[in-house]
Amino acid sequence: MPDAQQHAAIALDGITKTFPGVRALSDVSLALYPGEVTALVGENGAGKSTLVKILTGIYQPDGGEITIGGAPVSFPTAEAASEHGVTAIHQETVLFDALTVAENIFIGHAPTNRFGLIDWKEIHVRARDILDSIGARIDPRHRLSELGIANRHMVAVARALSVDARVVIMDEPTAALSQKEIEELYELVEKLKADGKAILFISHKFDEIFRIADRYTVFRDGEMVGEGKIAETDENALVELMVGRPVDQVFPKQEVAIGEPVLTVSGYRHPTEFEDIGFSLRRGEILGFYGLVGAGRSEFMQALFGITRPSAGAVRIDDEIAVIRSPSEAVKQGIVYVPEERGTQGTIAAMPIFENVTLPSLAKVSRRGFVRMAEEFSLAREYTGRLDLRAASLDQPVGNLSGGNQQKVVIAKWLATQPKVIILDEPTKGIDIGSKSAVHAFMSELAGRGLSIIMVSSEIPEILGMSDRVIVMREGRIVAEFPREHMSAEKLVRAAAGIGAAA
Ligand SMILES: Nc1ncnc2c1ncn2[C@@H]1O[C@H](COP(=O)(O)OP(=O)(O)OP(=O)(O)O)[C@@H](O)[C@H]1O
Repeated sequence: MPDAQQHAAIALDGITKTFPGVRALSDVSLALYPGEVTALVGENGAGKSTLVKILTGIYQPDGGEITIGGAPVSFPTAEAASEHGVTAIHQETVLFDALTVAENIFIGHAPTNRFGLIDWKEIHVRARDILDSIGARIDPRHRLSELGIANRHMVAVARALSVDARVVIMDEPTAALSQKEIEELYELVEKLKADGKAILFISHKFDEIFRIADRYTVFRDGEMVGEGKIAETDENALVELMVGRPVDQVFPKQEVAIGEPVLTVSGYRHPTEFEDIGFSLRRGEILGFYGLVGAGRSEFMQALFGITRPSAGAVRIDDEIAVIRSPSEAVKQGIVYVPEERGTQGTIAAMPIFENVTLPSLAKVSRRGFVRMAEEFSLAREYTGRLDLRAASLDQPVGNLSGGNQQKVVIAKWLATQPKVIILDEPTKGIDIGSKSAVHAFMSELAGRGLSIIMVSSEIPEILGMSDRVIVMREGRIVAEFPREHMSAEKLVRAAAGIGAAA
């Protein structure tokens, strides 16, 4: 055994995992060290989540060894992994409103006294200690229902740490957080490091990897293709390892002739979420919507798509008044919306990729009285291919795809309906850096063919790279608008935060 592995908090050696038709992990090794953050990077489908599931006892490896302090261990169940101090902080940890903070932290593994009864005094003391250790000022005796979102998140973290963790796994922990919460999470990571925990951090965001990781490990197609210290590498080198080739053009926007207005929105208002939204979108245009989390962008898009009802407002499509009272009316008028949360609602997990992609398009053609099966299938093949979908075959159930590849299926499915207007909410969230440029290139090409795109994004480089024009929202209102030639990161940030004079 290499010397370094002796110091590792946990080491995986020669791990292999195969699913029918897919070798998800092939002889991979990885060591995590106390007090250090190791970033695990790789394209969608590279095998990151599979490794996490092996480390947390959800999947069993087909071969290979896991050792702690040099001694072999096995995790036949999730409980076994947590008994060995391996824990994962999930966004979707289930918490119970009616229970107290301390009960939520220790539910399922409460300390007991020598009579086998739950030791309440001990529970409160330990809950207090854990909450203190992560800097959460929450009373363990309060009911969960009394807490706000940020504090609930802290309770979920405390719950993960209550198993006396030696290894903490964070799988894309900042994907759904606001900037302020992200900063708090980074502070928490620093505390965990100082506490000697070994942290495995999975992220598609390179800025955060370079900010908080000490080491990196790169997976490509189920193999470990590189590892080392963050201080001794740079972004280009990591991307090249991940993708297997240099990636230069991250935002390959084409110049597209912009046509006449396709969609004109005026006076859109909602009692609580947004007010007086008005703009028009032209043929071939990519219109960015920038703002902080909570600025009302998604809420407005949901109203425009007929998911919620505005209290006032009018829409014109191709200069005709349009009434949109439901998503199906929106689709009929040629408007589709790809929401940010695509995972659970966007696809039917047990259905093959093919059918998922053609589902809404088939409904459309059969309404017209005929089904152009072959045409729809070739469209599905083209669209999934153009979005860089990684799947063994299009007959595979969507539920077996990696998270990022499921996202691509949802985008392909709505693009394949060939709408006039597509609203993409955070189109590249969860999508790896190499595929990201494929998604962007395809968006740009479709705009060139006359599609009009509204792109809600919180990523400034994506907005700057892809938009012909950007609208900035803050507190439910449009506060600024910039054409491509006048956009800058500073102007966007200032307008979104309400600092200085808005344009
Ligand atoms: N339960 C399963 N059945 C069949 N194949 C699976 C299953 N789980 C994962 N796979 C396959 O294993 C491979 C690795 O997937 P994994 O989810 O580990 O990727 P990932 O690196 O986490 O991707 P992402 O960045 O998109 O989250 C993929 O080809 C995926 O389709």
